[in-house]
Amino acid sequence: MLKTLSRSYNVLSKTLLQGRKCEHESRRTVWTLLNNSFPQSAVQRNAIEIRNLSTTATLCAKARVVVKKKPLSEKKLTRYFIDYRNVKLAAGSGGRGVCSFLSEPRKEWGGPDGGNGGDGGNIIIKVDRLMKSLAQVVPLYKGEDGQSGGSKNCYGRNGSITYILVPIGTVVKEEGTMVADLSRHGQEYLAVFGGMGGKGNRFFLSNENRAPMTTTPGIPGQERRLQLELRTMAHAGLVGFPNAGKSSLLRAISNATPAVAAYPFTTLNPHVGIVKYRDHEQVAVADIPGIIQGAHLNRGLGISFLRHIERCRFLLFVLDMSSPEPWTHLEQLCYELDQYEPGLSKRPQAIVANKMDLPEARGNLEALRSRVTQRVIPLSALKGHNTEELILHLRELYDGYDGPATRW
Ligand SMILES: Nc1nc2c(ncn2[C@@H]2O[C@H](COP(=O)(O)OP(=O)(O)OP(=O)(O)O)[C@@H](O)[C@H]2O)c(=O)[nH]1
Ligand SMILES: [Mg+2]
Repeated sequence: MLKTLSRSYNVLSKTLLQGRKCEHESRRTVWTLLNNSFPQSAVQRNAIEIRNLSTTATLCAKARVVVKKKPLSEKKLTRYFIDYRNVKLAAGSGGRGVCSFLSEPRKEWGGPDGGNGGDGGNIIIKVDRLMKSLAQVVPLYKGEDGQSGGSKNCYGRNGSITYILVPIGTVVKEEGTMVADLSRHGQEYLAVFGGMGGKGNRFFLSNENRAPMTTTPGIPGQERRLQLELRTMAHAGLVGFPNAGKSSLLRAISNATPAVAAYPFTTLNPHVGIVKYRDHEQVAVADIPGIIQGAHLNRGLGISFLRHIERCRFLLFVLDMSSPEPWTHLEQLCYELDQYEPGLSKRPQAIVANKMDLPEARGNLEALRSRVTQRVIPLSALKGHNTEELILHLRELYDGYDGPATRW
């Protein structure tokens, strides 16, 4: 009978899946069939009803449409890309010491046995290469407090360490002064110390005082206000006006896929792409959001992104050659960089003359070459023309770099 029941159920499920229209009809037909053939108890009927509604049935599961997650738009991604955080840290306080006396059969006056409290937990800022921004860092961290001591000389447990995970390239500052530069995976900075645990009365036992009642409370943990700043770490930085084609260029030479569109400020946060060479050497190139005249006065996206250029060993100025007098853009870019940090525009560099596929660009190339001393690489990021010259020059800059080594 059970076999027939389950067969009927399968027929019902299949009919249900054929379409909503016939659902009611088919259900009634199968029910009549079932009722006529097998008079059942109410419990059995309920069981069938419940199974019909179950979405875990294999047939239903197959019919279910898997809703795919939409890729996040650049605008939404920006919300998750946080490169600055103000945090308040309070380490755990020490547990208090305890006053207690041992008293057991035949040992009524066993003496003091109050244990010490545990130490408060420290807070450590730790670099994790899987972290991409400071979005997960919250404004307040409280370390774990140490446990109070116990009787029978039991010491309290120490508070466990609280880790704040940050991405590679995070700088820790206190009142504007840099206190730590975290640039290697796994690197740690002990930000605040937990308070020491208090002493139990056993600690105060001496020849003079055989029954001390003194205990001390735990010491409160250290407190600090710190600023965390993320500075993108890449060998080369693409610097240019909005719409110059920086993101298109990064797409053309590396594995990165930043958004490209024909409106200014498409890129709202830095992207890092890796250029791979045959000898397995890898050069990281960062696409920095567009800089405009007055960026150091907080125009456009402001200076917040200039800090990402600070760590680049060399700069690639990307110019839109189809715009009139592109060399004026170069002067303005250098001016903005120097306003942020004097001498920043003097780093080893090259000029990428982009959009050379457009007819108005050709006339500007010679004029640009006659005005600048740096190497000019004409190319078209959109069409992928002459990107090899840039890739090779990037390697020359990388190999010829003799400044301070960037720590990774
Ligand atoms: N014809 C031509 N168009 C290009 C070239 N490179 C980029 N473009 C176009 O220029 C527009 C801007 O390109 P993006 O790569 O988004 O420019 P961007 O410098 O990253 O701009 P922001 O992110 O706003 O700073 C897009 O419409 C690209 O298709 C090129 O070599 N030739
Ligand atoms: Mg861009």
